[in-house]
Amino acid sequence: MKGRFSGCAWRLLGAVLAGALARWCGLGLTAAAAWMIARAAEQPPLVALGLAIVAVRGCAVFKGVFRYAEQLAGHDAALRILAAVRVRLFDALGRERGHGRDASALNGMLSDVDHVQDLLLRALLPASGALLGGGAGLVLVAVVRPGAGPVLAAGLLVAGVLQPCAAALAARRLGAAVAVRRDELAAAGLDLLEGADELAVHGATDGAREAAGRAASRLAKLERRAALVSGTVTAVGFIVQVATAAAVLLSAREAGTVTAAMLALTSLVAVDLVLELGGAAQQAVTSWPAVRRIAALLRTPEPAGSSDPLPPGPLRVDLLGASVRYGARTVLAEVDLQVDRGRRVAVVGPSGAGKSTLLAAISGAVPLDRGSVLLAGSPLSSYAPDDVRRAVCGLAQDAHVFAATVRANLLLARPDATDAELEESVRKARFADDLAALPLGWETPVTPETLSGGQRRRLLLARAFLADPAVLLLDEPTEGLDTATADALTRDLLTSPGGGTLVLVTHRLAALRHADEILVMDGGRVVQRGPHRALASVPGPYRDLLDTELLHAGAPLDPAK
Ligand SMILES: Nc1ncnc2c1ncn2[C@@H]1O[C@H](COP(=O)(O)OP(=O)(O)OP(=O)(O)O)[C@@H](O)[C@H]1O
Repeated sequence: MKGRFSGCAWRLLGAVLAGALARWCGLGLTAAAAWMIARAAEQPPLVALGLAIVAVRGCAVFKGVFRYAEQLAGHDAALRILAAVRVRLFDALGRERGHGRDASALNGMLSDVDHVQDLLLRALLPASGALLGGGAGLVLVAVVRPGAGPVLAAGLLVAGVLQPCAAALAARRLGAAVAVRRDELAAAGLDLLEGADELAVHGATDGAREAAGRAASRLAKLERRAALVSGTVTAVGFIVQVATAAAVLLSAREAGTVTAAMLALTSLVAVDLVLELGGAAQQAVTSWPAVRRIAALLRTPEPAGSSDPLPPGPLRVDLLGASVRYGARTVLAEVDLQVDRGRRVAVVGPSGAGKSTLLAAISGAVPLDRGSVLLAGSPLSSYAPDDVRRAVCGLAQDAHVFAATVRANLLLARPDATDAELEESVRKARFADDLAALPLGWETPVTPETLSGGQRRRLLLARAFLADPAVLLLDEPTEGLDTATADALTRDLLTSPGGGTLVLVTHRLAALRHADEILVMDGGRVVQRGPHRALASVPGPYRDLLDTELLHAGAPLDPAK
C-alpha cells in the first residue's frame, strides 16, 4: 500500500511541474506578446519581431500542452490516491466493526473521502501553480527591471497572503454556518415528506411548512452574505491586480514604453496567478476537517500479525471494570462480570440502562473506554477479529434481514446446515408457524419490510440458534411474542442442554428463575446481581421490576415462590 502511495506522489509531483510549466508559458506568452505589440508600434523591420513571434506561438502551444498534462497527471494521481484511501478506509472500518456508526455516518465518511480529491485538485495543485507561477513572474520582472521587483513583490504579497487569508476566514465562518443551516433545511424537508401523514392527522402541516420556509429563508440569507463576502474578496483581488500593474508601469516608465508595457502586463498575469491562492485556501479550509477525520480513521491500528486460536466449545467471558462512553456520556460504568463456560446469565433493567451496550462490549462491537473483555481468559484483541465475530454473536437490536429467501437468510449463519438443523432452529425460535403461513415456505423471498417486527425478530433468532456460537448474546429475543410463548422460549433458552455460554437481555422476568445469575442494570451500572430467588426475596430494583410485571399480569405479589 505504501508503494502505491509513493507512486501517486511521483504523479502528483509531475502534475505540479506541468502546472508550473503551463503557468510559465502563460507568463512568457503575455510578456512576449506585450513586448511584440509595443515594439510593433515603433514599426521596426519584421525580422526584429521574429523571435517574439516564435515565442508567442511556442508559449501558446506549450501552455495548452502542459495544462492538459497537469490535468491528466493530477486527476490520475488523485483517483489512485482516492482508490487507495477507500481500500484502507474499508479495512479500518472492518477493524473497528460497528463502533456506533450508522448508515448516515458511513455516507458522511464516504463523502469525506471525496474531500481528499478536492484538497488535491482544487487546493494543492492550484496553490503550487500559483506560487511557482507568481514567483517566476517576480523573477522575470526583477531581472528585467530590478526597481520594479519590490513593487510587484508588494502586490503579490497582498494578493497571495492577505486575500487568501480573508477568503479562508470567510469560508470557515460562513461555510460552517451555511452547513448548519443546510442540515436544518434538510431535516425540515424530510419531516415534511416522511411525516406528511402524521402532520396531516394532527393538523400540523401548515406549521411544519412554515418551519421549513423559515429554515429556507435563513439559509438563503446566509448564502447571500457568503456570496457578498466572496464577491468583495474577488473585487479587492482585482483592484490589487490592476493597482500593482499600474505601479509597476510607473516604476518602469524610464525603461521605455516597450519594456514598461511588457513588465506591467507580466505583473498583471503574475498577480492573477497568485490570486488563485484565494480559491485554494477556501477549498483547503472546507476540505481539511474531512481529511483529518479520514486520517484519524486510517490510524486505527492494524490487527496483530499472529493471533491465538480459540478453544472449542462454550467459552468463558470476563468483563473487568468495563466502561463505555459515547462522547462525554458514560453509558457503561466499570462493569465486572464473570460467566463460566456454558453458564447462562440474564441482564435486566429499565430502558437505557446499558444492557445492549453491555452485549456490544462483550462482542467487541463498541470500544471500551476503560477495562477489558476476556474471552477464555485472554483479551479479545489476542484473537483474530473474524474468529471473535464467529464465536461471540447472536441477536443484536439492529440485526439485519436480507432481501433473500427465508432459507438463504438462515443459511447465512451456517451454509452447511442440514434441513433438520434448519427446522430445529425455526422451531426453537417459534418461527415455525410463521414459516408455514408463508406462501412459498422456505423459498419465500422476504425483506425487512415484508415481515412484521415480531416475525423479523424470530427469523433472526432462528439464525442466531443456527449459528450456535461459543458465546450466544441475545438482545430481547422474545420481543413481539405473547407473554406465554415469550416465557416458554426464555425457559427453553435457560434450561435446554448444550449450546454456548449465554448472555440474555430481556424485559420479561417470569422465566428467569432458571438463569444461573441475573444482573440488574441501571444508569450503566450493575445495581444488583444474583440468582432469581435471592433477588426476588429482598426489597430492591429486581423486586420492583418483578412486582411491576406481576401487577401488569394481574397476579398476586408473591414472587419468591
Ligand atoms: N450509538 C450511541 N450513541 C450515543 N448514545 C448511545 C448510543 N447507543 C446507545 N446510547 C445511549 O446509551 C445508553 C444505553 O443504551 P442501551 O441501548 O445500552 O440501553 P438498553 O438498556 O439496552 O435500553 P433498551 O432496553 O431501551 O434497549 C442510552 O442512554 C442510549 O441513549
